[in-house]
Amino acid sequence: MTNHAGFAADDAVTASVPVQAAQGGRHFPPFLAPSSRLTDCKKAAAHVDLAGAGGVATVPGSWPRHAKPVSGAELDDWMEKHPSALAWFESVAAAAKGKEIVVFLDYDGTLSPIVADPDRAFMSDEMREAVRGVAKHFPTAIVSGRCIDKVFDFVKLEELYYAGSHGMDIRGPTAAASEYNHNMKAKQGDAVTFQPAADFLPVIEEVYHVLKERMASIRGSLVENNKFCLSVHYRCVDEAEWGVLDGKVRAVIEGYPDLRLSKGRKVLEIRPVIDWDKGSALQFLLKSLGYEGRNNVFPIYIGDDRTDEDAFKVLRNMGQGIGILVTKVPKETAASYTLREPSEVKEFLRKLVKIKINGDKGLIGK
Ligand SMILES: O=P(O)(O)OC[C@H]1O[C@H](O[C@H]2O[C@H](CO)[C@@H](O)[C@H](O)[C@H]2O)[C@H](O)[C@@H](O)[C@@H]1O
Repeated sequence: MTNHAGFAADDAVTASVPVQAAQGGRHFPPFLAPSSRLTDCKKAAAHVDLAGAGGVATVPGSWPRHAKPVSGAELDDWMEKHPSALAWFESVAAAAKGKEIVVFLDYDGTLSPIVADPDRAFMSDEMREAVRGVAKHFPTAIVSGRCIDKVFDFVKLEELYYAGSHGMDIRGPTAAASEYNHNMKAKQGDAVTFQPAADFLPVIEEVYHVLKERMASIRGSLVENNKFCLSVHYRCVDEAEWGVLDGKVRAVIEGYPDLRLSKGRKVLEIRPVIDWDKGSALQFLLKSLGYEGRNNVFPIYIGDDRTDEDAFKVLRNMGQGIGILVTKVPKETAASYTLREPSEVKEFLRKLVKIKINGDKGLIGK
């Protein structure tokens, strides 16, 4: 059976958690206290995530019944390798100095907190203003597992680029928003569109209906149609049923060799077997924006999900820009920096705007 690893404590839903100020390089509290897993979704929805109270690593190859404690030394080591992008903002700004910043933002868990109901993963007005502010100064893209229409309904900003369905559906700003196009190649309604998995639409639609029918007997499950990919949510499924759900989904996918299965945050993702991911979308967008082969570009990609790792790896390989993982617990990642939660992402975006407006003076004060 395929690996189910990767349920970290920060898979818990969040209610507005107070921002914990970044202190120096060390940002994670030293002791773990695995929060009791709430399988009742109503309780979970009201549960304030306290996972930040301790670092938890998951046991590879199993459902996450047992969390493995992470020692203080391990946390220190991890934080040294992946420091807070807020605490180390001056280093980020120094690396970006004189370069053209391009911003890539994942949606769920990055711009909006993780909540029990995927249809209610709203971003705050303050976050929207922060993203709007960034997009005024830097080319900005949302890169999400959601279908474009859904993520646009949440974000509601026309001036952005959108790469939905894990990067398989790419759309540029509309003509009306062309004033935000900065120095990009695509101007005046010359919108970028790209759908590398278009041939898979019929099979995705077929599997969506099959999965809906198979999941009907599993209370709390939810099948989400993300156009070029599907999500089977089990956040609200009783933990005792997770194995059954997994088996049923795998049994369906076995009949479709053109599709593959991966795991996100309490969600099984089904997508076409094509050589395209969020990393490819990042590269495609940089090229469309006229940045290919230029060494004066500084892409910043912020995301919380495993699928964001593909983009982090692309940046590592390019040796340009930075990846920032949003997490409260140590995880294996190709990102160079971390932020703990969406409120810190908002703070980081505001700071980026300040250095654009004020130059080095933007580094001083809040
Ligand atoms: O790439 P992303 O924008 O991060 O999208 C990844 C998946 O996010 C959504 O699911 C996750 O967020 C939900 C709302 O907070 C939560 O209920 C769920 O448990 C998470 O897995 C979205 O619903 C999926 O379709 C995306 O693939």
